[in-house]
Amino acid sequence: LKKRHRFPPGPKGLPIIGNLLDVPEDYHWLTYTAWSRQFDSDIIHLEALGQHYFVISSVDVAKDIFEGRSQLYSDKPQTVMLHELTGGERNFAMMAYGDSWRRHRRLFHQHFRLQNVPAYHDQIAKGARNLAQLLLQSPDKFGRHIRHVVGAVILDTMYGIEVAPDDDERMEHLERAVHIFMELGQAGGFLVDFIPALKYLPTWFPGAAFKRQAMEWKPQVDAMYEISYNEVKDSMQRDQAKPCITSALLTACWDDLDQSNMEETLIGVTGTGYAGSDTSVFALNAFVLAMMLFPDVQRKAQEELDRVVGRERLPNTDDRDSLPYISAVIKGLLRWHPITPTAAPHKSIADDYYNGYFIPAGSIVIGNTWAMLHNEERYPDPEAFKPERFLTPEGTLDPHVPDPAEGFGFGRRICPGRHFAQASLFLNISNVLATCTIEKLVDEFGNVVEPTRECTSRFFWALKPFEAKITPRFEGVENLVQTMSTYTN
Ligand code: HEM
Repeated sequence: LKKRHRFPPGPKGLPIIGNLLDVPEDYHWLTYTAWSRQFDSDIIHLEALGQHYFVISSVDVAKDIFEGRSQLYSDKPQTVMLHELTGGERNFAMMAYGDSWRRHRRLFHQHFRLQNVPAYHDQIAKGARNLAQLLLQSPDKFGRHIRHVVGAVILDTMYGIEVAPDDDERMEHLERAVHIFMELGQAGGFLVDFIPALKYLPTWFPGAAFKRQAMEWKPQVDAMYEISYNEVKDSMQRDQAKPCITSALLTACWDDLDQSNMEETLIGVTGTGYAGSDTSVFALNAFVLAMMLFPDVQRKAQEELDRVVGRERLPNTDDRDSLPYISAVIKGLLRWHPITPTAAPHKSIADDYYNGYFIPAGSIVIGNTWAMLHNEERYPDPEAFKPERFLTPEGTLDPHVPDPAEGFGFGRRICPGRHFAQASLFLNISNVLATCTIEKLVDEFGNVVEPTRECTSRFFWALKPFEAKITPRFEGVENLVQTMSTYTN
């Protein structure tokens, strides 16, 4: 019986609340990594208010658990606030493992699998050129431009909607919904998630502020899911729909729309992809930061672009294989600054034993991506942003250096948008580097403004707004961008 309850090591918690107060609000992945070292274990155990948590800090254990035993570890924790009260149950990234999730994932995968992504290259390339153009026009608004371009590309591919150059109302829906998901991602932020019965409190009740908050949020989340979807559906009824993922899904499923939640599934599939793409916004901001902090990397990437692409045109997807340094910059970025440093927690569905340790059903199992990508043995000098580590001495991509794939999560829940994300990072990063120089800002007194690498969210490593100096890379670049913008890919 004793063996049954042998948990992996971990910090000793207080009675009843357990480790509730031990996990810091910010940068919890660093604390998890420190514990993993302190207890000399790749899997550690925490407990809070009776809930068991397991944090995995090595690729081998993550593979054993999330891939080897994927039938047990592919569920997701459900919270009252997110799933029931705020309309987040449509987000299939947070959906319980089962038939509904499987249906969502299958439909999403049909459109985002590797072989399908080339269908979106033109739209992504158009966006990348637009980004270069906007950066040259008003460089100080780079954060806004990144958000605009990423949002515009996903709206175009997903819903066939072309957004106005000035911020479109739809962009606001996306931004608000993502903000809400981020707030909701602050696990433990709402008492109702620990005491679900509180959801029955009347809205006016003094302790029911969470309910009023949910009432404010739900219509905003619903708008993100429904408005663009309904537009496509309406235009299909008028035979005016543009080709896009939503119209393809609707065409394939039209006759079954009122059966077995099909319409809800389509709204969930399209809206989750729409919201999921926001991670690319965080990654591109981290890219700007990396270029400011590591000017040598930027210079080498630009040398490669000059050598391979020249200054008469802009890079396109066909150049990808001839630009190994740029590919290494992207790998380096996803490793050095993982956007989801603890991926997204999974949940176990049955009792299990791992290496003699007990993992009870219902445990929350967190893959500590940050620890895996900053492991000294896999990546010596892990804090350095060194794309060279992914290259052979001859400058080609080195197949022996592990790809930072853990940045996209684990097992059956691994990010199904990752091929799209990679294509988008390649086109945006190569086009920005081809056209702009990114540096730290120097203020009016000649002082260098050091950027912050601080995080705004608990779940994502999204950066706080920072300033950068972005200038045209060579004379005539504006004209080149202008000409290339009318010609895609
Ligand atoms: C750099 C960009 C991106 C990063 C770092 C990223 C990362 C992740 C991570 C860590 C997960 C959770 C995996 C897990 O639970 O183990 C995830 C899930 C997901 N991502 Fe991404 N993602 C990115 C871009 C995208 C894009 C562009 C899309 C849509 C086009 C997308 C759509 C999704 C969806 C639908 C899920 C839910 C999968 C499921 O639960 O079955 N992601 N992503």
